[in-house]
Amino acid sequence: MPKRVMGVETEYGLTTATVTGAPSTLTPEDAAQRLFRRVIEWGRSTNTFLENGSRLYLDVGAHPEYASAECDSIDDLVATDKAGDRIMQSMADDANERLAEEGMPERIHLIKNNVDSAGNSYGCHENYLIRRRRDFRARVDALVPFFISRQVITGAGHIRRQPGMGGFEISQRADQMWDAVSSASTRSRPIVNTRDEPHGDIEKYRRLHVIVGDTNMSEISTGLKFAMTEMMLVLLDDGVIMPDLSLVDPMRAIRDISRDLDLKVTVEVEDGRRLTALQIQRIYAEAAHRHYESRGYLADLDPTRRQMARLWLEAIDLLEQGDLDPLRDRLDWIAKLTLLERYRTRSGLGWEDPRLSRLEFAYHDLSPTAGLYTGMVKQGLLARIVTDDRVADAMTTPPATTRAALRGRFVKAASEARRDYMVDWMNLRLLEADGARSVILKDPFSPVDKRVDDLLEHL
Ligand SMILES: Nc1ncnc2c1ncn2[C@@H]1O[C@H](COP(=O)(O)OP(=O)(O)OP(=O)(O)O)[C@@H](O)[C@H]1O
Ligand SMILES: [Mg+2]
Repeated sequence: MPKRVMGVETEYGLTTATVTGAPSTLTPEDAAQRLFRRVIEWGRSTNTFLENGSRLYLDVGAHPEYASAECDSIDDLVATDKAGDRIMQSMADDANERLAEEGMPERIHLIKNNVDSAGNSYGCHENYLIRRRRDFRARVDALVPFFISRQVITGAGHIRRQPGMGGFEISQRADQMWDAVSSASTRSRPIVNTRDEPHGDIEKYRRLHVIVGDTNMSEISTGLKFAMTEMMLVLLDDGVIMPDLSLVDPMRAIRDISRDLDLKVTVEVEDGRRLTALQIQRIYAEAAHRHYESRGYLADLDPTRRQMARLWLEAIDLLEQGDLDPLRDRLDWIAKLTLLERYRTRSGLGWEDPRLSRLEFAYHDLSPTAGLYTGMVKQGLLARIVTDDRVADAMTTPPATTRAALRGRFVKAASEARRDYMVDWMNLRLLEADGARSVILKDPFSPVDKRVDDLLEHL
């Protein structure tokens, strides 16, 4: 099966709480500056590439972002994503030590989710390299029903707090999406952003920038999200005719599906049918499996991709039977629903109770002491794809099989040599008194390059 480059961008929520219980006086901007203190010292900016090949970034708002290095396997992707959490948390630990030293009662918490307590939303974007084709737009449009319905498997779960309409729903992002496909990501919050910026050879490639996904905590949910989507993109790259399931009203469908925990609600297809999200997923999953079978790709898959391909079908079967229990150690929304439902029935609280919201945020809190997801992993309540050692390694080591390996080597060597340099996804630039030496890395698949070896000789 052809290789594919993928990356995940995560924006984190930043909150502060005091150890005394008094209201916090630290503004979000203050907290963000404190969080990035070491990064600014190291990279002289809040926008920097790390030796693991990934990008750390603080935009004008106060949502720090980590954009993973290019990965060509689900294992690398999950390890690099989790490494990002640990890098961010180590920055928070450092900031919190300082706050304690200064005698301030505030502590910074990083929340890896999509909606803060004031209702502001932030994203988790998936990036997939695909082949450039003239019918790109039409073929991406054909994937919209897949993206609308995949939440029943990959959603992170969410408490909706609208007055009179409160309750648990499947996706955090469903209420934030306005247009099905668009070329501007912040204005219209589309499902897929079609801005043409491939970070690679523009003649050959495009980068599909998926906006609609929830931020996942569960490694299996993350793995499934990327593996399922990759299977659909193989159909797209191979020019397979996609099932036509165009929805009459995609934005209504995404909300209706998110709100129906019984997974029975149907959405209207343009040909007049009404289908459930699971029926839509089954049509896509079976089409993908058939294509993989016919091309011999299934036999080719690495163990994690194979496991995810199987789990896609298995999850559809279980969910259709209403049998959520076997999935509660794997899928975020079910793990979270189980946790919250248990607490809710024990304490007799309604979904709008702020105690349940606090519990929901705690699931996404990266702190090793306050974080519920982290605690559940420690207790063996959530299945994993990678080990702690692999994640620790990914904090400083880039994926070995993509362009990220070259970037990581360069960043490490140049910063150790205390040289001035500039880096982005495609460029490595060593700044010298008489100008700059640059290498453009057009091939995202290639971890070796003689020009980079030469550049490193100059350090
Ligand atoms: N050729 C490529 N194909 C697919 N993904 C890529 C490619 N090159 C880089 N990526 C991934 O794309 C993501 C880019 O992240 P970045 O935050 O810089 O996104 P952006 O869309 O360019 O910018 P911004 O967030 O500033 O709008 C990273 O996760 C990276 O690994
Ligand atoms: Mg980004």
